[in-house]
Amino acid sequence: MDVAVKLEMCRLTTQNQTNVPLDLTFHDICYTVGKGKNVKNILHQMNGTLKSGQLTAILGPSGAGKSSLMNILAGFKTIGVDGRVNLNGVERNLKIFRKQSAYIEQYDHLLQNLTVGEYMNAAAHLKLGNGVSQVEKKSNIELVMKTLGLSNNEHTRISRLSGGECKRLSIGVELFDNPAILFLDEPTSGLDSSSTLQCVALLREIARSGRTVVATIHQPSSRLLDHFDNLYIVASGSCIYQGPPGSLMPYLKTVNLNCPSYTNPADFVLDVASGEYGDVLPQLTSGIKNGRIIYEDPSISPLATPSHNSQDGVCEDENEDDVEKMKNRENRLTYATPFHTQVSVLLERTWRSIWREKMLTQVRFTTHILFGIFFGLLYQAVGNDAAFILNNAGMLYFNLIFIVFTSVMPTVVTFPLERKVLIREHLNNWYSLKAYYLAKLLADIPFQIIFPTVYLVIVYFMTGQPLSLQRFSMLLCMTIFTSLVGQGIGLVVGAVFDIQSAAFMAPTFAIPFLLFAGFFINFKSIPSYMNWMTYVSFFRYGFEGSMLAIYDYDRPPLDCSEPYCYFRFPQKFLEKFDMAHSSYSICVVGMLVYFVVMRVAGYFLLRFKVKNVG
Ligand SMILES: Nc1ncnc2c1ncn2[C@@H]1O[C@H](COP(=O)(O)OP(=O)(O)OP(=O)(O)O)[C@@H](O)[C@H]1O
Repeated sequence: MDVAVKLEMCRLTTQNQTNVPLDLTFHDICYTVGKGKNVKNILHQMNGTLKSGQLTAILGPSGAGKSSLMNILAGFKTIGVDGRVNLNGVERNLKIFRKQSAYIEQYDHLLQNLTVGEYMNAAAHLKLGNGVSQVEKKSNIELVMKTLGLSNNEHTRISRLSGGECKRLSIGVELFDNPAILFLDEPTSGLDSSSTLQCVALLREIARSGRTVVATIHQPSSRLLDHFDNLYIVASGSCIYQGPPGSLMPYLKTVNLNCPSYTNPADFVLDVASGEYGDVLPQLTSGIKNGRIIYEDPSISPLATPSHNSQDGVCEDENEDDVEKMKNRENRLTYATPFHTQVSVLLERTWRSIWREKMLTQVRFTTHILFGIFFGLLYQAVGNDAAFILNNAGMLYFNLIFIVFTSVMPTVVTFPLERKVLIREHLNNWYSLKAYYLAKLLADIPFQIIFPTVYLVIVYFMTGQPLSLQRFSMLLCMTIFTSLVGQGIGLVVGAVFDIQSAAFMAPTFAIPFLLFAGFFINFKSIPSYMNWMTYVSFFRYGFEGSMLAIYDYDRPPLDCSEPYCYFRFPQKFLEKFDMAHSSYSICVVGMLVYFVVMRVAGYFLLRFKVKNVG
C-alpha cells in the first residue's frame, strides 16, 4: 500500500473517530452444543488477548474451533457459550459491542444487483447518519473506494466483481463508522496469492490506524504469516500458542519440536495442531496457560506496533477521553440514522434491486401477460354464457391459484438469500429489523398490485365478463389481496427455511387452503368437525369474493347458447356453491386479516431467526 493511501486511511479513521481503541480479552470461554447424551464440548476454557493496533490471525486445523471462537468473540454466537469477554478490562455489553465492532463473514453476502457505488452509498448513509453532510459522505465513499482499490468498479454490478473485489467491498462498507474491532472469518479463502497478500496488507493498515483486527486464516504461506502482528493458534478447542509470528518456532522448541528445513512454519504448526507430531498438545496448551499468557521469545525484539491501550504508555494519555467516549456510546443505544432515514435508504436500495432482478420483474411481468392471454383463449367469452357457467367458476378459481403461486415463489426463492444480507447488516448495526421489514414490504407492494392488474385486465375482457366497473373493481380487489397474501406466505416460509426447503414448503403450505375454498367441495358437505377450516382458508374468502363480484348484486339472467341452461339465474348458481347469502365485505375483512397476520408472523419469525443466528 503506498504512502498516499496510508495517509487517506488515517484521514478516514480520524474523520469518524467515534470509537475508541479497544483491547479485547476473553476468559474461560467454553462452547457446548447438543443436549443430553449428544453434548459436545467444542471450546475448552479458552483465554486470549486481542490488542488494538494489531492484526491477529486465528490459525488451526479444520474443525479446531476457529470459526466457533470467532463467532463467540464477535457476539454472533451466544447460545451454549460460557465465560467472559472484556473490553479494555470492562465486561462487554453485547448491545453496545455491536456498534463498536463489525463482523465480515467468510461468504460475502451482498446485494448482487446493486453497483459498488450504490452499495457504498447506502452503507455510508446508514452508518454515518444524518449529522454528516452529503459532501462529507461522498468524500468518505471516494476515500474508501480509493483505499480499497475499488474506484474503477464504482459502476460495476456486485454480481460481476471478482472474489477479491467482493471481499474488499465487504470490508470497505464496514469501515464508514470506523468500528474499533473488525472480525473477519477466512477473508482470504478463494483468493489467489497476490490478492491474499493485498487483502492482508490492507487489514494490517486498518489495524495500524488503531483498530483491533482479527481474522481466521487457512494455511497461510510463510510470507503471509509475517504480515500478522499476533498469532492465536487453536487445536481441538484449546489455545496452543499466542504471540508474535517470530516467537512461534522458539515456543515449539520448548517442547522439542523443530520445524524441518524448507518447511513453511504455518504448515508445520498446523501439523502439530493436528496431532501429527505426537501428543504434545496438552503441553503446549499448559505452556501458554490456554491463552492466558502471550509468549514472546526474549531474543526477538518486542512488537513494533504495541496496543493503543497498552500499559507501556503509547496512548495512555487518551485513557480519560476513552472512558468518556465509551460512556457517550453507552448512552447512544440507537442506530446512526433515525428510523425514517433507514426506511427510505433501504426502500430505494430494495427498489433498485427488485427492478434489476430479472426473475422478479421481467420474467414475472411477461408470465402474467402470457398466462392472461392463455387463460383468455382457453375460457374465451364464457363469462356471460350460462351453458359454460361452471367453466367460468373454474376460471375464477384458477385465477387465484395462478396469482398465489406467482407471488409466493419469487419471494420464497429470493428472501432466504436476502435474509443473509439482512442478518450481516443488522448485526453489524446498520439498521433495525423493523426498518428493513417495512422497506421490504413497501418495495414489494407496487409489484403485487401492478402484475395482478395487468393479468386481470387481459383475462376479464377476453373471457367476456360483465362490463361493469363495479364488478371489475371488486374482482380486482380480491385478486390483489390474494397476491398480497401469497407474498405474505412467501415471507413467512422464506423467513424460516433455506431456499430448498422453502421451495417445497410454500406450495405444501398453500394446498390445504385450496381444498377448503368451496370449489372442489361444497361447504355443506364438509364434515362439521372440519368446517372451521373453511374459515381459516384465505382461498375461501378470495374465491367467494370473486364469485360474488361476478354473480351477485342483482346480475340479470345470463345468455344461453344451448336449448336449456340450468344456471341461467346467477343467484341459483351462487346457491349451488352455498354462497347466495355470503357477504363480500366479510371476504374483504377475511383477506385483510390474512394480509396483516401473515406480515406480522413474517416479522416475528424473522426476528426469531435473527436472534437465534448463533
Ligand atoms: N452446532 C454444532 N453441532 C455439532 N457440532 C458442531 C456445531 N458447531 C460446530 N461443531 C463442531 O465443532 C468443531 C469446530 O467447528 P468450527 O467450525 O469452529 O471449526 P473451524 O476450526 O472453523 O473449522 P474449518 O476451518 O473447517 O471451518 C467441528 O468439529 C464442528 O463439527
